[in-house]
Amino acid sequence: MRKIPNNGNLKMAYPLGLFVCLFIYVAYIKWHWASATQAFFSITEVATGARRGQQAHSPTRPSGRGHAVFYGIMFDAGSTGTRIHIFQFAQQPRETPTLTHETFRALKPGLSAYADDAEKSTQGIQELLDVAKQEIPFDFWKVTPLVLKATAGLRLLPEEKAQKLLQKVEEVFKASPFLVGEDCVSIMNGTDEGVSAWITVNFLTGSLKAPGRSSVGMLDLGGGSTQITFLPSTEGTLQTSPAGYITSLQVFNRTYQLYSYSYLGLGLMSARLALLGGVEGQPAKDGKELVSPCLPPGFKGEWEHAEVTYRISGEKASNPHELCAHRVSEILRGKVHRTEEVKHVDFYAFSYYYDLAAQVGLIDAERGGSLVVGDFEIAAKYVCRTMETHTQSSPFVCMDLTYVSLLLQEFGFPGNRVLKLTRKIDNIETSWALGAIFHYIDSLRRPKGPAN
Ligand SMILES: O=c1[nH]cnc2c1ncn2[C@@H]1O[C@H](COP(=O)(O)OP(=O)(O)O)[C@@H](O)[C@H]1O
Ligand SMILES: [Ca+2]
Repeated sequence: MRKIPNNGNLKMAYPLGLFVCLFIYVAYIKWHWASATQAFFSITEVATGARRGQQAHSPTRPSGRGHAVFYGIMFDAGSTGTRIHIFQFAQQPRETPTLTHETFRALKPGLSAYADDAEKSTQGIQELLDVAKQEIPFDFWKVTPLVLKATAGLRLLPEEKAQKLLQKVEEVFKASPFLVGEDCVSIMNGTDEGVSAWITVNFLTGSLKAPGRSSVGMLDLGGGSTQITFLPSTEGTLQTSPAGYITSLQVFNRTYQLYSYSYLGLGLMSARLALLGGVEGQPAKDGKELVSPCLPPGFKGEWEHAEVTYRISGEKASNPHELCAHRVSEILRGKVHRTEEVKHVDFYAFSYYYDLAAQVGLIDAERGGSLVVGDFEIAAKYVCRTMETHTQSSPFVCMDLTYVSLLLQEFGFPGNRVLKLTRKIDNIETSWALGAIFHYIDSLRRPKGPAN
């Protein structure tokens, strides 16, 4: 006959049960931690001071086929949109992981558009999180790190507004079933953004794993900021670059001294605003119309940027490209550091470089392609000359092409330098998100310590 415990026994059974559950949970976490201390992406950004101190959880799970499978979720809170990257990795014992799959979704506008109504920002985040729940098997949820990093849009906001938005996202993350650390939501610094994108392209092109293979440089043109990152091979570049341009990075047990810089305010949308004579986050004085020779003459319209709507119009000029180029030069004057070495490095370019080249047919919109830097100038001259008669899908093409062409010249690229424009390599988005999740998972696997 089954013994029915009396009330006194029940009182003892509950704390005991709780203790056993706690013990199993701690043992489970420890087991994950042990399996994760094998070689991984040993990335240590020395100069940029990566944050440490998260809980030492490991997100790996044996698959039953000899390799461990794990996932990572990275949100990219960009100035023009929020994107989720859901990465699936496989790892053989004592080997470096391979990326087996990525799910990518994006929505607009960016988080910064909710600066005055932070409550509203969470709906989109929740929708993207639902995608993660559909993609990641249920039993992986609590060991899958969930991270959001914001870029230029939030960097350009007043601190208080940016923090409020981040706090809202953090609340949503903490209520989710995924693994969230204290630093799960943050504004990424510009150098981390450039370096992470460099890791992504060089991981996807194979140069990080094959030490003899030469690396490629990375150009990213966002809405609010733009990044340039490459591995210099001459001492001269390392020695003549200003403070803040050289970052030491350790990845796959190799140390790289990278040239990397992020120019806040030189993203394409911020540049448009500057060229129109507007000020970030502020409506035009007395609703004044902003006029530019970079817009088609006779054009009148409205343009929304950072939640402000501006009245804009074109201006007649005998040589619109020349005048527009002059305005762009004024915006860029003294802002961009030039290195000789970019002339000899192979670069991948993405984001608005890609979108713009695809828009005017310099590359295939789906597959991407290569072009020479001078193609942007040729296209700019043609588009600016014909913008009055040419039916344009966007009034900004002359302005954008002129800006991109001069920005690349300011970086030091000669007209005949080839750029590879790509949105994906091996079906993975070429964005900083992959490099950043490597870095984050790596930080989870390092023991806490003041030196870290
Ligand atoms: O993962 C991605 N896949 C495809 N395009 C992306 C991705 N991340 C950013 N972009 C592109 O970035 C540009 C917008 O930049 P973003 O909104 O990220 O500004 P920011 O980097 O200055 O904050 C657009 O051209 C958008 O298509
Ligand atoms: Ca971006």
